[in-house]
Amino acid sequence: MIVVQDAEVREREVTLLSPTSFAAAGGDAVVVRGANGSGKSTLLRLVAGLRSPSSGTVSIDGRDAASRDPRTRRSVAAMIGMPPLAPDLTVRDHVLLVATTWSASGRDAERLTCRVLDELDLSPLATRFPHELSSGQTQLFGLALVLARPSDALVLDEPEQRLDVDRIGLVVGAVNRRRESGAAVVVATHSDVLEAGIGGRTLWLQGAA
Ligand SMILES: Nc1ncnc2c1ncn2[C@@H]1O[C@H](COP(=O)(O)OP(=O)(O)OP(=O)(O)O)[C@@H](O)[C@H]1O
Repeated sequence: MIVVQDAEVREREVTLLSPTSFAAAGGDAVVVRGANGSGKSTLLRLVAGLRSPSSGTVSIDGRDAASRDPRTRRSVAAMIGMPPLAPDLTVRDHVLLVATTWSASGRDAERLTCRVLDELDLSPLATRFPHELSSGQTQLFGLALVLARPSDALVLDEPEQRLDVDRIGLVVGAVNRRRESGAAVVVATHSDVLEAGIGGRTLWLQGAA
């Protein structure tokens, strides 16, 4: 259960996020929308535990979202920008590395890697190196790294970036499968297609007053 209660973020005199509240239980999806600069990424960074609010609270299953507690860190998977990549590891190597870190066995990790690559139509690119991907393929690769680990809370910042409509459909399918498996999902987007496909509640951010 993600609970955001009156969370506000300020840096010196600047308001990055006006006071915002929402809750999302397992199986829920919250689609965060708003103009450029309205605070969507800032809100997602709070939920992902990458920073703490200046005031208000953000919790996951009753624990501070920014807690270093391994139970909290295990429960949140977030794609907010691209993670650093190793130039000499293939797409499959990267996904398997993440899956192996979190899986109970090597066989489970192999199975999960195949499933994630298949669901994002990345299997034909599995032996490519990161620099051999197009920008849209790189975006899907970033998503694969997040889907190859467990998550009670799945946090995605504009996962539709650089994707064609068919690939946005793949993202919708992958997100909804995690939701059906019981994850709470928070997605920031500028895409009507993604919003309609996920079909959760929409939270509109108005930006600083
Ligand atoms: N480190 C910072 N210091 C001061 N202001 C910042 C900082 N980081 C972001 N901001 C400001 O905070 C506001 C919210 O930024 P944020 O990235 O959360 O918006 P967003 O809704 O995700 O925008 P976009 O749709 O363009 O991705 C913006 O006005 C931005 O300029």
